[in-house]
Amino acid sequence: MLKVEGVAKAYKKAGLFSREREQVLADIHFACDYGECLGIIGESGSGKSTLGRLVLGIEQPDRGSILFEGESVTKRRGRAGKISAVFQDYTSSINPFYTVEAAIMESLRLIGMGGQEASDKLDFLLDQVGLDRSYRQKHPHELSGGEVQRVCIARAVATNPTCIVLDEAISSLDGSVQMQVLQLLKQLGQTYRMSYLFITHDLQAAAYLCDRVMIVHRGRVVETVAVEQLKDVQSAYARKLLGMVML
Ligand SMILES: Nc1ncnc2c1ncn2[C@@H]1O[C@H](COP(=O)(O)OP(=O)(O)OP(=O)(O)O)[C@@H](O)[C@H]1O
Repeated sequence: MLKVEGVAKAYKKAGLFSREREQVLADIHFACDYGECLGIIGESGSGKSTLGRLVLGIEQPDRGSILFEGESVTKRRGRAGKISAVFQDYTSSINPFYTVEAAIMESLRLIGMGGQEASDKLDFLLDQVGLDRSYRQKHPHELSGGEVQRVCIARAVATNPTCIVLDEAISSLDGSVQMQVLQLLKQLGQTYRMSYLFITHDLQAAAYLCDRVMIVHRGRVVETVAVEQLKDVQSAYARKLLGMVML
């Protein structure tokens, strides 16, 4: 379904006159199948979010290709709504002037849905993420962090996507709320048979949600393992990362 081959990305280094470029991703290869949850793990600055933006087609790689159902992700028209995203910063993910209803309707319009059909679907989506209809008219500032993230998830699911990129989607939430949102994601993933690219530095969350985990270090894939085999990782970096969690 998703095939990433030989992807590289560099950014210009900070500084007005700097000509140097920082190689953020180098020769990344991986695939993600229908219904699979692939965790992308690595420490801060390892290039995880950059990879997420490339998969979403927000930015283009310098080299390599990213194919979604056989087509380049940069061809937006073909994949409208098929790849969605939920980001970490839920406080800015929803326009503060939008109600919950307006935020989700925006996604439904993307797939050409309107009128009563869209209104019914909106109630259905709210129900699925555990919010009742009274939330329709609320604004983001009237919601808790967990509730806003539930709205973001409803909005991402609204287009019936094949794949959702979850970029540190639970990282800003409190511990117990993190677990609730993880459970919600797991249940929705199974119901809709969606794939997730779960970008995180939280190995335990990845172990809960994912089928496989890809460990990224300094812009390279160090190792990819099935979650059941996480304890048997081979590379020194992966062992170090795991060791930090097991302490
Ligand atoms: N648009 C940009 N312009 C210049 N440099 C960038 C840009 N985006 C990211 N970088 C740099 O690329 C590197 C990787 O950033 P990225 O956000 O992909 O890492 P990350 O693994 O997601 O980190 P974190 O877990 O902290 O979010 C960092 O050094 C960052 O400063």
